[in-house]
Amino acid sequence: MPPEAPTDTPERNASGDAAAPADPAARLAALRAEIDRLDDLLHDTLMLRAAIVGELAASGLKRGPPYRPAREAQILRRLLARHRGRLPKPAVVGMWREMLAATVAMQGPFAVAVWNPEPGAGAVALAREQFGTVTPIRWMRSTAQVLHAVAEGEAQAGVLPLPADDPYAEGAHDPWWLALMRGERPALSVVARLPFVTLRAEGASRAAALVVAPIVPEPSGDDRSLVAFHADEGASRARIADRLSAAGLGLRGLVLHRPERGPVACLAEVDGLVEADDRRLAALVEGGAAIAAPVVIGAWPVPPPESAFLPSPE
Ligand SMILES: O=C(O)C(=O)C[C@]1(C(=O)O)C=C[C@@H](O)C=C1
Repeated sequence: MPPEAPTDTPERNASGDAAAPADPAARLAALRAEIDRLDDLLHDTLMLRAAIVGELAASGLKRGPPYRPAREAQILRRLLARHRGRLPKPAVVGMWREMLAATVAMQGPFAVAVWNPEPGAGAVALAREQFGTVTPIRWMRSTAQVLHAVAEGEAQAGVLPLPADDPYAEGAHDPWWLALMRGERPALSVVARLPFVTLRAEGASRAAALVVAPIVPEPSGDDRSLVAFHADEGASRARIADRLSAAGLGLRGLVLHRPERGPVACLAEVDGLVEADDRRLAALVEGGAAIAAPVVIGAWPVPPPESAFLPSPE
């Protein structure tokens, strides 16, 4: 139930009509008194919410790590859809992000390892935006160090660059996703995509990143998955894309890593939450030669489009 709505007293009538005190100083004081009252209400609600999270954590009903990106996305999408009025939606999400990071930290150690090869790389700013003021952020020079830190429990989540087609181009990064594909980090999955707030403020980081954590991705209602597999050396991008479509996988993006010789490592971003035993993975292999050993290396809740952060009509 929402907190009790403010009652209409003459003191809180902000529109300046006959019910408001005529004296401007008295009116200003009355409005500030009302803001103080609402701050208390908000603060009481926050403390109550934190106590309920504590109860949830102590209940033993939740299995696995505290951090649940799918649940967080559901909470934020719901609030975005119901939001009205002049308070900007990105600010509402920013406040909740701060709170959600804190309620994760309430439930156990929570530090984030972030790929940061050089000062000023966008991933650190994205991590701070996502994981709030209190979360320790550990800068790592290589993607391998990030994966190592999360796999060893030195950090509970890792922030890595978006996979790209030409990882050896100048300024690009290494294909870290190969380690997940080869099963070298069996406990880790990709679980989120940053930023969640896709409407970027002036000066905000334009980078995008993926989050890995020791969590089995959960459905949020609107998800994308990463399916990694091998394709024959000679297979073209178009052929691989056709095979994915024929298997019933809605292709959103395809990254290819061509070693000097041997099969091409492929990473497909596809619609929905694909589970390890999904029939479509078998169909992908059965469709003929060329494709082998598909594995799901993670999934994330789709961040709302920019339009979801624009003001709602009154
Ligand atoms: O729902 C949970 O599992 C919680 O721990 C609660 C909560 C929250 O504050 O709403 C906290 C952390 C999770 O990442 C998701 C949600």
